[in-house]
Amino acid sequence: MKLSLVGMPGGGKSTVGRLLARQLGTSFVDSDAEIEKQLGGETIKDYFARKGESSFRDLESRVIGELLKVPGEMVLATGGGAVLRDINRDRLHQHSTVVYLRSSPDELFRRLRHDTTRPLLQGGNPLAKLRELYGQRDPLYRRCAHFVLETSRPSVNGLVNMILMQLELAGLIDPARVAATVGAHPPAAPRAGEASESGGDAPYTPGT
Ligand SMILES: Nc1ncnc2c1ncn2[C@@H]1O[C@H](COP(=O)(O)OP(=O)(O)O)[C@@H](O)[C@H]1O
Ligand SMILES: O=C(O)C1=C[C@@H](OP(=O)(O)O)[C@@H](O)[C@H](O)C1
Ligand SMILES: [Mg+2]
Repeated sequence: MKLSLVGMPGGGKSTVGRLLARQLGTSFVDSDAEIEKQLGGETIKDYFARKGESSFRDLESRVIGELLKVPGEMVLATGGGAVLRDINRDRLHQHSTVVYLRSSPDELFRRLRHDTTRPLLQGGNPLAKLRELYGQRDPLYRRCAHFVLETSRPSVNGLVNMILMQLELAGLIDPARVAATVGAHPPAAPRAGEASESGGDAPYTPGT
């Protein structure tokens, strides 16, 4: 099964996705990290400044399309704006089980107030920007998702367990696999600085 995480910047897609993949013993891929790899190490922030958002969205669509074609299981953390394009929403919904990690703009602001890497939040009023983005995107995340999880209260480990249990209830993963992980001592959650790295504990080979 492929599982994709969508949601606002700061929603926990990269952090929860990495830990979830570790718990399931599957590959973890962060589309932002894959984009940066394909850019030869240039950061998304620098690419945004050099080429603009529309060019980034083209790249993002291509990379997400490629990743969804890679055979086998995978946990895919998308970037917060991946749902803006119809084609991405359609592909994600069709080729993976999509979980929307939903958080309020206030909570996102608390998590990201010191962040310097997210180009859309570097202006004068990041909280107002988060509210604006949330207003535009919340309906799109919902449209794309098979499951919606409220993330403001649970810890990262709690969210991983909630996702595993939802997947089990929906008959999408073997209960034995969940039993082996939920309740077991979880591996340490990645530190904030590790949140957008690619690669996981299982091997991953790019699609093209
Ligand atoms: N459920 C949570 N509770 C508390 N902090 C969280 C939670 N989810 C994510 N974080 C923190 O928020 C920050 C942004 O998380 P990240 O995984 O990079 O989000 P995204 O990839 O969705 O933009 C990180 O510092 C992460 O540790
Ligand atoms: O919200 C957005 O449009 C973006 C979110 C970022 O990913 P995260 O959601 O992981 O922060 C990254 O893709 C890029 O900076 C654009
Ligand atoms: Mg991320």
